[in-house]
Amino acid sequence: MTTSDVHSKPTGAPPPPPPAEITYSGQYSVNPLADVSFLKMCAMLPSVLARIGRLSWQTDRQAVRLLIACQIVTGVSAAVLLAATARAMGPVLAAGSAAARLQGALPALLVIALAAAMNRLAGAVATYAERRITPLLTSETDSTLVEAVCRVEAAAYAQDGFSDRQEAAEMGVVRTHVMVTDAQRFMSSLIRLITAGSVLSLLSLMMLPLLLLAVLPAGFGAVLTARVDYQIHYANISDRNVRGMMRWWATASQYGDEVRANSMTDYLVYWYRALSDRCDRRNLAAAPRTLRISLLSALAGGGFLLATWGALAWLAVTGRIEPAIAATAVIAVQTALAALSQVVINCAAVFHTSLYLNDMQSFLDEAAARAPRRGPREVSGPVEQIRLDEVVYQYPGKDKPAVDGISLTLERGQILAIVGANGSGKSTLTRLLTGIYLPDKGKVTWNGCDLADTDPATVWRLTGLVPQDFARWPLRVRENITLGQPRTHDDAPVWEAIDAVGLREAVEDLPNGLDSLQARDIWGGVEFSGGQWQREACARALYRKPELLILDEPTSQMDPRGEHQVFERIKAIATDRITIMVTHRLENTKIADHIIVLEDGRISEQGHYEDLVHCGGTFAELLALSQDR
Ligand SMILES: Nc1ncnc2c1ncn2[C@@H]1O[C@H](COP(=O)(O)OP(=O)(O)OP(=O)(O)O)[C@@H](O)[C@H]1O
Repeated sequence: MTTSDVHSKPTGAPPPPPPAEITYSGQYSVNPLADVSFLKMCAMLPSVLARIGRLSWQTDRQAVRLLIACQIVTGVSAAVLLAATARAMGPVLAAGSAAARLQGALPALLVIALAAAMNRLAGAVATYAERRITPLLTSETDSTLVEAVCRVEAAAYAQDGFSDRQEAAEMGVVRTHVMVTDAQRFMSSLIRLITAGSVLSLLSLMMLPLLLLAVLPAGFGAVLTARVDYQIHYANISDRNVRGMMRWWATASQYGDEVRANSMTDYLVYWYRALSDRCDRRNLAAAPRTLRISLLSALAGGGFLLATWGALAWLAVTGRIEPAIAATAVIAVQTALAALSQVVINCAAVFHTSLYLNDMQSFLDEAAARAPRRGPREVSGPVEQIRLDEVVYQYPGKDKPAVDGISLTLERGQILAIVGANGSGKSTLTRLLTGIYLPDKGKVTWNGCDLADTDPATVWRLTGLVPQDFARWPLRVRENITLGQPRTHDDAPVWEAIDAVGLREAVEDLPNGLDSLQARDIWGGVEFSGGQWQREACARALYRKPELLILDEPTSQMDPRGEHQVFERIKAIATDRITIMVTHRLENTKIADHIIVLEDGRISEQGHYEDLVHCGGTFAELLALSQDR
């Protein structure tokens, strides 16, 4: 992936730099449709319809049966309607009084009315069946996508294009809202078309090919237009993805203070508009192409349509068909034309949907391929030892490893502190220790089990992590503490964790105590301060009573009282677990049994606090700097 800035010419004050344009190399740089022919695109339709049918069947079999029954009724009633029309035309066009002619046509007219009523009824029931399928199908597809993303190896997030593929897949979810309707409409118009076409070919064989020729150009045009739309959609994926992220950051209330007090609003709005403009420009650039396609297809279709009507008139005028048959043929042509244009419109819609469904499916396949497959071994407590042997990890696209050949042994009861400059690899090391990432070289073992061969769920069941950027879950206080390990029937352990971080008073002050919803943007929601949120994140990790407790800058937002309390607690419970603390506040490492100092992904110094303070190395230097005020 590459990014480039496009600068406009300066006029007076320098203009703000526009957002970087993202272009991909490799597999994602190629639009999957670029080399697909029109015929191949049409040939994709049956498999798409089959896929929609399969998904619908899995969702609600009864509704699918109902839909099929409605299609059959639609077809039969359309055939009956046309046949009865032909029968009614004889008496209607015969000589005699209007009353007599009407009386002669009455039985056929009653059949027409009945067939029309059945047709409407089938339409209404089909809509009901669709409405039973679509919400469930959409929710299921949406949940499948969310689950797939939640379950991939964390390393996948760092892969170029992964998040854009996810954005493209989201469109597949959006299209599931309409895909059953489109497919249903396509099938019923196809059935109407086949019926009207069959009746017409019975009346005059010559009419059918002409009719087909009249509508085929429109079909051709609709599919080509869908292809152009998809090309634009494909070109806009990255910009839309970034714009979607920026929209959230710019409008989320928790960043509102920063946005306002740092006068970021103008630039953010400019930035957002610049991305929208870029998407719009691509859309506008495609407009002449779609106009050309529409005009040419309308011209060709119109020519053939004129020929159809001309042929019908010629047949009637030259007496080759009777007036009653000619009148029925007019109705059959009208019916077939209406059905054909519906077939074309819905065929293009189904085709369009298939493109997005393909994106979704390929993302789901990719996510499934990236789901952890590490082997069947299981780790269980107590965890006596965690070892790293010559562990190396390099992020995709980086030219040097973030962790570079680290070996370490941690024993139960030990507190390890990891320190080092920004970017020295501390957080990456904790990800390797917990098996969130697997090393490129070397191995990490828990009680002798190599994490590369171990079911990660069994490892994470024994882990408690307070990350640097912890989430502020919009849940109740109770769930915010028990999330990941819910024990909802007994609040005593929840209060124990709350007490451990000194948060009881704050929780008791909330209008509904543990039941208070921590989502300030939702009506009735409450909000903690930054430090209180951090105490809660620590309480969440302590509540798990983990075998491995990792705290990455756990007290950075806490007041001294809170910080002291948390460290006292960590010391008090340390004997039953392995504890790792990542921190820039070097004074806090006094509680550690062992400290490692990282530089460029390697251990540059290690030992106890007193040893490192006096050995004149990086630790001593950093400590001196932190005290130099
Ligand atoms: N998701 C990621 N994708 C690509 N590179 C990453 C990613 N996360 C970290 N890095 C890179 O890996 C290196 C180590 O980062 P890491 O977050 O482990 O450092 P750290 O010591 O925890 O830093 P800090 O003290 O700032 O938290 C850095 O060069 C960083 O740019």
